[in-house]
Amino acid sequence: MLAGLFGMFSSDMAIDLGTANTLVYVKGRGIVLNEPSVVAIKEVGGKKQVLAVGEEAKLMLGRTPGNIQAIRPMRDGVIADFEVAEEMIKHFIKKVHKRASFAYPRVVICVPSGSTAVERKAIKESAELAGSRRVGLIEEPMAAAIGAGLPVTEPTGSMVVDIGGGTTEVAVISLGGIVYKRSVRIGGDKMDEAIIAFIRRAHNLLIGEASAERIKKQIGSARQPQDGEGPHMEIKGRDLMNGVPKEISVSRAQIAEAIAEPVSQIVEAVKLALEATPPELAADIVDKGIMLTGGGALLDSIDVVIREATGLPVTIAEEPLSCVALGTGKALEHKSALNQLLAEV
Ligand SMILES: Nc1ncnc2c1ncn2[C@@H]1O[C@H](COP(=O)(O)OP(=O)(O)OP(=O)(O)O)[C@@H](O)[C@H]1O
Repeated sequence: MLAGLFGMFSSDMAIDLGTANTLVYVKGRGIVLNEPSVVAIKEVGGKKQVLAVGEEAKLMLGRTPGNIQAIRPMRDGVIADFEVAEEMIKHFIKKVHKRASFAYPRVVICVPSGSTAVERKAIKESAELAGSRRVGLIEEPMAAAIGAGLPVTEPTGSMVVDIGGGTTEVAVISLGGIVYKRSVRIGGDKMDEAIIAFIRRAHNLLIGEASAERIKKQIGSARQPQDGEGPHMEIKGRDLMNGVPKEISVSRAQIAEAIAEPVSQIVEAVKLALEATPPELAADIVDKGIMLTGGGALLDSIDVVIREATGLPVTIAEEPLSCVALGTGKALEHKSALNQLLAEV
């Protein structure tokens, strides 16, 4: 009863708890928060203290002194550090609800379709401990498809490929249900790791995660440039030979080569999904093509590479980074649709 009373003061919300970014959608208001999934923790006398969360904490990544740690609690699309994840969810819920003491919202959270029952339970418990009244889960590709405006409830097959930081989710959806799904733990993070490894190997230079991500966004590409080496970028790091800071120049051609492996694994996942799609739905996909969502959809030429590998039309969603949050939010607005979707998780 008490929870119900508190519920009157709260607004229901949808959370896209991503490996890279967390987005919060509040019923009737839309997306109200979009911050990196990073928490900075300070150790004081053996006790952990939250120093910063989100944008502020991301700036600290790789730049912290001994007693401070900037942590990404989500790895590969699931919670890697429960305690810190809970703090992060708590912080974001509080930030959204100005009157935190009255906030007992009903929360819907997206989970990767490949997450195990144990991982789903952990996410649910973290949100409950963070102060949610009732927690529902929705599968990420379904949310992404709704957010991208695909006709998920119609008797026609729609294919969505959500390329996130930790996972790539491929799903075929029809009549409000997921007919086929495939989740691989390959995404933007693996590309960043590949860039770090390449620069270390080829230039003896050590760079951090944040620099690798910047390089990927600025000059990364899913295929070799058509005209020579493509654009260049200056990057700074630590020389492994003599330990001093150094600056080098890398080209799009080099970065495309560095991330070729994770890109081909994403393409492979799409091809395997197509092979496993029932014929009637496959026929629908031939007509309508594939919808790309998630931040990875913004990688230069990823649509071209998937189009060439499958021979199908490929569309990039309008707001790839917000699709999952928008879709979860839309489901939250339509309670009957939500109940149907939640029942499947
Ligand atoms: N312009 C860009 N080019 C290439 N990659 C990008 C671009 N913009 C964002 N990304 C990458 O997209 C990823 C984040 O995407 P998104 O926010 O959809 O993932 P997430 O929801 O946090 O992760 P997951 O779905 O795995 O939990 C990061 O790896 C980021 O580097």
